[in-house]
Amino acid sequence: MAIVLGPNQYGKAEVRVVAVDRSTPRHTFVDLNVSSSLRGDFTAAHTSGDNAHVLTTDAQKNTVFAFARDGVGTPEEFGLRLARHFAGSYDWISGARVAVESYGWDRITVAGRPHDHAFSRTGDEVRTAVVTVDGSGPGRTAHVLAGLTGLVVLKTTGSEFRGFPRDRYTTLAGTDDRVLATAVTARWRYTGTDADELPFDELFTGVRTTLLETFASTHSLALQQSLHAMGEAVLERFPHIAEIRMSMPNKHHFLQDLSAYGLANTPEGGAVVYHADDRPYGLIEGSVLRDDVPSAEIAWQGTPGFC
Ligand SMILES: O=c1[nH]c(=O)c2[nH]c(=O)[nH]c2[nH]1
Repeated sequence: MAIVLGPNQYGKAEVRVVAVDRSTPRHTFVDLNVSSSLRGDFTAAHTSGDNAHVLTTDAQKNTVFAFARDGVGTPEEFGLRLARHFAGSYDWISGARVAVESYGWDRITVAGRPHDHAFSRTGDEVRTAVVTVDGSGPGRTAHVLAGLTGLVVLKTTGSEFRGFPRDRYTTLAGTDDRVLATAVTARWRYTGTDADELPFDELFTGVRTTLLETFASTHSLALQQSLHAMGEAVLERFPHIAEIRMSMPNKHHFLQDLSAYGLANTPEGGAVVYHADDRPYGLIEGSVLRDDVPSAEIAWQGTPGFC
């Protein structure tokens, strides 16, 4: 029996880079959180402290800032540039994973006009991109996962949940009309990496819109059904997407019992009052995929959780 080093990777996590285009008085900027991980032969560093193969995490951080100087472009393209640079930059670096979070900002409106250089954060929603490059020679592969987290949605009707089995612990009443709310995390894998074929910004907006429209227009019999419908609509509309994975917490809204104060809690004669529970929450997770596209597990390696 021998004890050996298993899979490993290392890099700089959460490099916060803000790149401002000041070339005209109307500034634009990107606000990113970039994490790099290198894969390859780093055995000696682990087993004997020999750092001859260790491209420092400090240099990885500096590379992110240096590349931002040339303009960032889309998160997907920025990730591709960085991951391609790192993978094969030394013989022993066989692959790289670059994860990019992109934070949105809106212009502040002053006297009815969007301001040139003052902004407000758009909220908790974050656009994500994860690029994985594997290999350095002609057999090199690259994968792009685009996505979003924190897309909080709610519908006040058009949602039912009933017909479930009842064991001795089942107390939930079935309902044909409830509030349905969730915070969508979604990641989708493109079939290619070519920015000319894949206008990443346009595709991101299109997928986001599709998720929203489908959530809104699906008469939901379960959050599971909404998740599936949302994924299916994305794959139907976007042929360059091979698969989509989603994680959707069920942000429960329970009807508040007002009877102790002698009040009814029905739509007649007043507002219907719910209490919004933040925990525990149901966690509904699933993927929707094309059955004729080969899977690419390496694209998901290092991406924690279900998606
Ligand atoms: O849409 C739902 N799916 C469930 O699996 C579930 N379980 C539960 O208690 N409420 C709900 N709602």
